[in-house]
Amino acid sequence: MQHAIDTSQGTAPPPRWFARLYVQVLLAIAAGITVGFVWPETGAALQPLGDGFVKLVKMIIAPVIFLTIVTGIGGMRHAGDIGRVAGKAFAYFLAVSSLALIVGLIVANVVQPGAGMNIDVASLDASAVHGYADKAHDATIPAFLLSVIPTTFVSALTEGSILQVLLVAILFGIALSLSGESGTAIHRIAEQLSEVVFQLVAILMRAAPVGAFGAMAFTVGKYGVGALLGLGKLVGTFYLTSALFVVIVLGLIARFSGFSIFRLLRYLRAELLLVLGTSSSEAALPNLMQKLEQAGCAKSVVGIVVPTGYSFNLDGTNIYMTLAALFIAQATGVDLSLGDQIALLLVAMISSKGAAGVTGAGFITLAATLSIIPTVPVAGMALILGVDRFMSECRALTNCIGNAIAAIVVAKWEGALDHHQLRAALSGNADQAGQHGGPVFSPEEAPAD
Ligand SMILES: O=C(O)C[C@H](O)C(=O)O
Repeated sequence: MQHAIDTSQGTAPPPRWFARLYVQVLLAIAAGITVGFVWPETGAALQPLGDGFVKLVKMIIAPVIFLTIVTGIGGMRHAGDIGRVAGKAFAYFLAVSSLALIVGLIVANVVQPGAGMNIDVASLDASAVHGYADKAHDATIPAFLLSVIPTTFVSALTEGSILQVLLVAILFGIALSLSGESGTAIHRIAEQLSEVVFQLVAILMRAAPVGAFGAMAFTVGKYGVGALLGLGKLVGTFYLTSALFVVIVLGLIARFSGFSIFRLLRYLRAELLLVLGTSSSEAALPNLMQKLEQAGCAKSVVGIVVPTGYSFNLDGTNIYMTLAALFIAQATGVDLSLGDQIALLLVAMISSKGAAGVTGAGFITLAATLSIIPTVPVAGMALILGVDRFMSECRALTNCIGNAIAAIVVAKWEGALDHHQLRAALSGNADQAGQHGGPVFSPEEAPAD
């Protein structure tokens, strides 16, 4: 099935460097930083550009997930296959995202980013973080499970909850595969619709440089790089820990699965720059799903693993949760025993599930976690509010990379990974990759070595 522009004719001349989307996004990020730095007020006023782009992508996420799952499930022999893929995905999510929480905890104990700050909690403006905890998803497991069931079939597609879309898509896909001839006819229509929707994604991505420019100008203009100076140790520790997590933990997982993390990062460079620019991993979700398919992962696996991963496998958010919680404790002079830290870990393991890939989601999830455990003062979050947007970028990047790896690994476990296609895609051989369709954005986006 073709998703985007057909490259099979192969007659188009190679694109000029400035026509490549990742180059445009990179330049837009640099321009945004410059504007935000030199003219902070103008930069802050450019927020609607970034928000508008993220809204454009969010508007298309429900159809992308719905159609990917519905068309993907058609390729599965029976409903048990779905349960098995979901089971493997959850085993992976639990192991890796718990590891991310533990890594954040260990690093915070070793580096002690908040030590010696001696902040009096009473002196902090608690109203600045007031309300964040309430915005989080329901913290109890039954309430959370109930929230996954939409009010109506249609509201799942209109209300923007990824897990609700996933649920109705899986049920609809199963029903379709059991419906004989009419199911086959509708499946064919879904495939055609999917092509159109991905064509729409390609059109929307033309606005990505504008979105990345506006979002970056806003971040630097509103929060100022100066804010980073006081909390540089925390932000630096978070970036370094996340980078090491990606290279070492995810890198080893990739290595054992037979591919190089660096090649994958290169293959996904346009998506990652988009995530960096907008500080939202969801901004790249449709493209990520398509590119994973083009790299040889079965559509059904991508359709199940990536959207669930965006709620249950947020490695960057998890590293941030324990690291930031301990930072606040250290900065406000709260001594956390090993038991307190284990309690924090356990609560975070549950409360981090069902978070989202939108900017600020990690901050909200942390507020919800701290409001459950009495030891670390929620008011202490006022300390990190000013630099949170800078940490949001790193959370989003790590989350996105973590979900890409998860999809490839689960596809491999499932025997649903075309290794030849993966190798071809990661080595930049666009002709051998992409049996599932053309490149994500346009021919120029195919990685070239
Ligand atoms: O986008 C994400 O994945 C996370 C988000 O940016 C956040 O701020 O927590």
